[in-house]
Amino acid sequence: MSNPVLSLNEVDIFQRDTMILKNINLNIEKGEFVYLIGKTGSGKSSLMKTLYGDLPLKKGSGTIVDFDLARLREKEIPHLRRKLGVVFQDFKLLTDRNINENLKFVLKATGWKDKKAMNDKIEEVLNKVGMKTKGFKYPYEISGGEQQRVAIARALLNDPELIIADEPTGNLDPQTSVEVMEVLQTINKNGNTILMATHDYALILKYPSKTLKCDNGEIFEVVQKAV
Ligand SMILES: Nc1ncnc2c1ncn2[C@@H]1O[C@H](COP(=O)(O)OP(=O)(O)OP(=O)(O)O)[C@@H](O)[C@H]1O
Repeated sequence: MSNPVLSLNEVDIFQRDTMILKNINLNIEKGEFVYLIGKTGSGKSSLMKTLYGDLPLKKGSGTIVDFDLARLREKEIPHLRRKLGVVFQDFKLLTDRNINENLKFVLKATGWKDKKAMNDKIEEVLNKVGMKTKGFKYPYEISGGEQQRVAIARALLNDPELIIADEPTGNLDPQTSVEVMEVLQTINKNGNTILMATHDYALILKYPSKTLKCDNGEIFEVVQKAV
């Protein structure tokens, strides 16, 4: 347990010159499933953006999948993102092409060339999220829950060492949220490490796991009480 996937030491998170979170110390080990909770505006997205290189780490030190966040250079960001899988609330699928082509687009953009290897990988990730038979469909032909499952499949394409999911069930009804959560649980049980921001306490109760809370400019671990 000595080589965490993510480690932050005395980190402050900024939006421009405004400090959003202060003195964060946290470690995420390989295989963990960690929730990040907190009110709207408490800094969850700002923290996640810092982790995938969208905001600079200005104060403190941190490593993520072996990248040094404080020394991260612009040209390294694509390499960092290749080792992370990022999932957003609004899916962010390309609407002008079908599911297979959405996934192929990412593979090509990340350096894949061999056609058969790409097709095999696309089949593998769609299979993991229960969408193997839907690759020919366009995003507008499938439901929100299915779109999010495809977005999770897309995040898995480059075998990420950490999946960062920013409110992945935020646009989904409760039943569909559970279905998407089942997919995340399964891939976590198969070895993927996941950090997930959520507002959905029902999900946390149903799938209890380590929970970090952003509150009043700080992050601390909350211990779940039995209800
Ligand atoms: N691009 C930006 N420029 C300046 N300030 C910003 C920017 N984005 C967010 N903030 C501010 O940073 C603070 C934290 O916002 P953030 O989006 O990280 O919170 P959050 O916990 O993810 O909220 P939500 O649950 O609504 O997504 C808020 O006060 C917000 O107004």
